[in-house]
Amino acid sequence: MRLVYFSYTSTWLSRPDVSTTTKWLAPIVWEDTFDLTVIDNIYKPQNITVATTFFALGKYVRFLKEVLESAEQHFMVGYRVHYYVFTDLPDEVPTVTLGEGRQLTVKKTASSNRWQEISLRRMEMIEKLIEDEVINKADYIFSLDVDSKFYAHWGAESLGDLVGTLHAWLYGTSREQFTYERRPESQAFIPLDEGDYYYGGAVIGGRPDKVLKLVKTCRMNLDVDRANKIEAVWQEESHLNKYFLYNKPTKLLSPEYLWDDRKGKPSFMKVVRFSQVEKNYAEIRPNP
Ligand SMILES: CC(=O)N[C@H]1[C@@H](OP(=O)(O)OP(=O)(O)OC[C@H]2O[C@@H](n3ccc(=O)[nH]c3=O)[C@H](O)[C@@H]2O)O[C@H](CO)[C@H](O)[C@@H]1O
Ligand SMILES: [Mn+2]
Repeated sequence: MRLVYFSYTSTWLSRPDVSTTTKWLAPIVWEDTFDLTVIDNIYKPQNITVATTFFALGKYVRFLKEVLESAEQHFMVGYRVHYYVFTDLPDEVPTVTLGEGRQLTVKKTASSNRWQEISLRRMEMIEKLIEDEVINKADYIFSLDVDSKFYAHWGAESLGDLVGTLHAWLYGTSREQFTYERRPESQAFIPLDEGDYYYGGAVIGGRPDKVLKLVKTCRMNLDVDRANKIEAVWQEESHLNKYFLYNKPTKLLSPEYLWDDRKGKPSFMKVVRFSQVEKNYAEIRPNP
C-alpha cells in the first residue's frame, strides 16, 4: 500500500543511485526525479520569459552557432526565451533561426587580453543587464558558458529562486578536494572543513532579483580582491562557491546540466543535457 501511494505522489524512489535533495532540502534535479507534465502545467500558464546570457568575446564567438542552434532544439522549448549575446564582434554573431516567442539581443562589449578577466567580468555585466532590463522584462535568468552544446531536454524543471549546478569534474569527490580558493587573503576563501558542493561557474540561474544579489556580491568581492592584488584560483567561480556557501541555492542542477564532452559517462548519467565542448585552449584563449 505504502509503495503504491509513493509512486502516485513522489518520484524519489526512482533514483536510489544518487542523492536527490541537499541537507537544506533543496531538490537536486536528475533524470527520473520529475514529472515534466506536472511541471509544465505549473509554468506554462504563467507565460514566463527566461533571459539567457552568453558571452562570446574574441575567438569564443565561434561557439555561438552551435550553442544557439542546439538551444533552439532543447532549451526551454515552448517558453519565451530572450538571449543576450555579449560580444566585441557583433558582425560575427551568426544568424540563427529562432522559434516563436524567442528573441536575441546583441550587446557590444569591450574584450580583454586575459581570459580570466573576460570570464570574471561577466558578473558585473550581468549585474548591469539585470538592473537595466531583465528585472522588468524576465521572470528567470540563466548565465551559461558559450563553449557548450545542448544535447537533450532542458526545461522548466530547472527553474527556481536561486539555482546552482554541480560541476562535472568535482561531482562525487570529497570536500577537501574541491578547488575552492584556499588563501584567506581572498574574499573567496573557504576553509578545508567547510563547503557543501563544488558548483560550476558555467551555469547560474534563478529569479532576476536573487541572481542580481549574487552577481553584485561576487562583483564587489572581486573588486576587493583586485584592490588587494589577489585573483581567486577559479576567478568568479571561486566567488560563486563562496556565495553559495552562505546563501544556499534553492535548487541544484545535477551534472546532467553541466557535463563535459571530454568526460566518460558513468552509469548515474542517464542523460547529458548540456556539455562543455572540446576546445584547444592555446589556440582559442588570448593568453595561457
Ligand atoms: C564548466 C565550468 O564551470 N567552467 C568554468 C571554468 O572554466 P572554463 O574552462 O569553462 O572557462 P572558459 O574558457 O569557458 O571561460 C568562461 C566563459 O568566458 C567567456 N570567454 C572566455 C574567454 C574568452 O577569450 N572569451 C570568452 O568569451 C565565454 O563565455 C566562456 O564560456 O572556470 C571559469 C572561471 O575561471 C568559469 O567560471 C567557467 O564557467
Ligand atoms: Mn567553458
